[in-house]
Amino acid sequence: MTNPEEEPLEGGIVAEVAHMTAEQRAEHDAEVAEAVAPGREIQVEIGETLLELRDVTLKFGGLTALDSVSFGIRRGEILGLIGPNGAGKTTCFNAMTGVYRPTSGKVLLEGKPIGKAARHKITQRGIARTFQNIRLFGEMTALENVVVGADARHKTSVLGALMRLPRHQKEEWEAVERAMALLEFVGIADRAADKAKNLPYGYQRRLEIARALATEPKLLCLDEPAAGFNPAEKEGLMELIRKIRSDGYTVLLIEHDMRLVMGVTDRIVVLEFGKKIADGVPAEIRENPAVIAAYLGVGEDDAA
Ligand SMILES: Nc1ncnc2c1ncn2[C@@H]1O[C@H](COP(=O)(O)OP(=O)(O)OP(=O)(O)O)[C@@H](O)[C@H]1O
Repeated sequence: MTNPEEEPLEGGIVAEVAHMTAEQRAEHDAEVAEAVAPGREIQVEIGETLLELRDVTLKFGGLTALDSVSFGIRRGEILGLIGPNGAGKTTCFNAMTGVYRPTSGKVLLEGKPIGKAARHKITQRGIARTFQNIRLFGEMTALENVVVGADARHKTSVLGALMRLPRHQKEEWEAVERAMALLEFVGIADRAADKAKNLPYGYQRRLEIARALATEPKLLCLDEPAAGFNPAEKEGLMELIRKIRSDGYTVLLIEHDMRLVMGVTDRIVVLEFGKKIADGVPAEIRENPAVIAAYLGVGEDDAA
């Protein structure tokens, strides 16, 4: 990729950090946070409803996967979506992102019906997601994976790209700079030049998150991001999710690990057999008899 201003793209962002004073480091971190969420009001106050499910029912033939489910996600919130296997979490996710059209009911993003849409259209609407099974371009470097993630937002046409118009080159270079900031933000900038397939598993999961953030989503949906993680990696992931929120993003988290869900979310929605059985702050959910019954026989540690 070309740099129109001839600035060196050294691994500098990583090398320099090691020699910084605490004050320089704080300033640098603030710059990285701004690059990750440009122009975004850093907001930890929970705001108005961003996405709403209103009486959503979704049937697969005779099976009702979602049964009149209603809840909202507020701006700036970390919302957990939990429930036993087969409860309808992924289906809910797919209905929210427009992959499935509800049999009845509505999904509203900023008050407007979301409808059914192709994946790239969903990204353009401001919803990004990671997957239970990691989906990266294995032969591309970590940096390239993130640059490709940002492509959904580019304004220049394919023709513009082919003709290497200045506007395209500028966008391309900005995407590389931002991708580098994103890799640092998620803590994997030291492996920016490695092929995704050669990265350790935990790095691949973080790379997926960086790639999703590259689209500057209004809502970031994480589908079991801690799957396969050891306790230390889970701790690190919780820290990252909090950092993402304090950078002004809204997060929806599907996760089986109760300790992680309870430790990081502001609010939790619980599904069982396609129905919402509870909606509240973690302390309420932990004590809720219907939730305890749904997980009966499954201790917090076992649920991981
Ligand atoms: N495309 C589909 N066609 C038919 N049935 C489906 C389809 N997708 C999901 N289901 C069914 O809908 C129900 C809800 O599944 P879903 O995957 O949403 O649950 P889940 O809570 O995400 O489960 P898990 O925790 O195991 O991922 C299940 O009974 C599942 O078999």
